[in-house]
Amino acid sequence: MALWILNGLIWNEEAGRLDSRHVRVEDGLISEIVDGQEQPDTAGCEIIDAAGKLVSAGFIDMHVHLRDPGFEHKEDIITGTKSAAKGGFTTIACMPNTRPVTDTPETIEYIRSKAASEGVVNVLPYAAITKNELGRELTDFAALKEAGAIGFTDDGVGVQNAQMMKDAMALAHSLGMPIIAHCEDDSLVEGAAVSEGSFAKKHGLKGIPNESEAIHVGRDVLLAEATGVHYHVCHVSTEQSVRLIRLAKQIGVKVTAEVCPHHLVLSDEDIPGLDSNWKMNPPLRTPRDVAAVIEGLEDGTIDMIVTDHAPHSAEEKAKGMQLAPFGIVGFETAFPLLYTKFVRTGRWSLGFLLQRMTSDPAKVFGLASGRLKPGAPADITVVDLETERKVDPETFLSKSKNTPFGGWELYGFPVATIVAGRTVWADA
Ligand SMILES: NC(=O)N[C@@H](CC(=O)O)C(=O)O
Ligand SMILES: [Zn+2]
Ligand SMILES: [Zn+2]
Repeated sequence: MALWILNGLIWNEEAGRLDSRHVRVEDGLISEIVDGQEQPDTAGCEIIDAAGKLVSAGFIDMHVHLRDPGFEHKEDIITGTKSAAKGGFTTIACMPNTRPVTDTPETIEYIRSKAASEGVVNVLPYAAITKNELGRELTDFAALKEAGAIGFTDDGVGVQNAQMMKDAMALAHSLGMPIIAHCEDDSLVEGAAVSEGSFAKKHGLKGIPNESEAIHVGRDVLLAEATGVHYHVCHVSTEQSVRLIRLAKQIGVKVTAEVCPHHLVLSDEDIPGLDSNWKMNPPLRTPRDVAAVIEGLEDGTIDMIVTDHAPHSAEEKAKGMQLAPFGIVGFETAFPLLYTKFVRTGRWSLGFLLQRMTSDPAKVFGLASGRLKPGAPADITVVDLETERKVDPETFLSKSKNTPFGGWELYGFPVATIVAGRTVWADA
């Protein structure tokens, strides 16, 4: 049955404004977009009334943790994809730091088949660069690609050995695959939970220095230049990393990068106390770093926004700032946070934010989705831009509630999410 999404507002990039449009969906694809003045024949069609709501290509999140297999007490493919859908995401790419680590074709196949049968959004799995993410031995890239891996990463840890990373890049390049890097030099981090900055000083904590991230970015852009691989930098958080990526792009290195909402809206100075909901990797940096990553995103040095959705259980997070695991959940607050803090304040156009969450990641990773146009997959998000709501972690569809944004009043919550023409989530 065809579906009409009626009277929605669609971002018009040329004119820089929202236009009223009806969107028709058939056989999983967008079939037609017509002017809001027209009265389309909707006989026999399913209808979604999107009057006054934004209708966008579904959001794409190229960095998430679904915890399945192995850590299903934190999240699984069912709850993770539901949480993504509630956040307006229609395609997500999941990290391999599962148990077992996603380092064999069997685990890639497990994720793909469970996502296809029980997940509600598109799930693209990454495979590990090294076996068990231990940094000692490369995985079987060709077999993992064959099984459906979309890239290689040891996210959760940095690849410490430069020769190992160079070999990984050369091999990935020969297969036409990207390397996605969690940039962190262990020798500079050793036991620290928060960044080197005023919060660490105030509480007498050991700090994580900015160089721990940037040193890998610098090393890796040189290795990417030498090998020719598409090199993608995870969760950029420092001024120094932005500077290195900008320079690398200027000289033609094939480098792309991502940034998380929390690194755009929070600095270490916002951490209210020893609360592990504010602990993530990379850590919240200084206001100067926040300004630099915002600028990097604005000038195209950083290509896309990702959540790094990193669920952990309440018990694990209760261990305190020093011992709790790094990570915060992200799906259900990402768009409202950025819409409220950057678009409603007038700093960004709505189109800019949408691009960085839809068409830009699609372009970088060669996805068919990410655009609202006839012929494209009917992966669509409908968003209420006008109602202010309070973030209540207890209402999250994620199994985990570890967020620093509880109680924040935000605009821009999704109200319906459509994947391949099927409504997979709608606000009750
Ligand atoms: N970002 C985090 O703080 N944690 C991630 C790991 C990672 O993304 O590096 C996790 O798996 O929990
Ligand atoms: Zn990481
Ligand atoms: Zn991650």
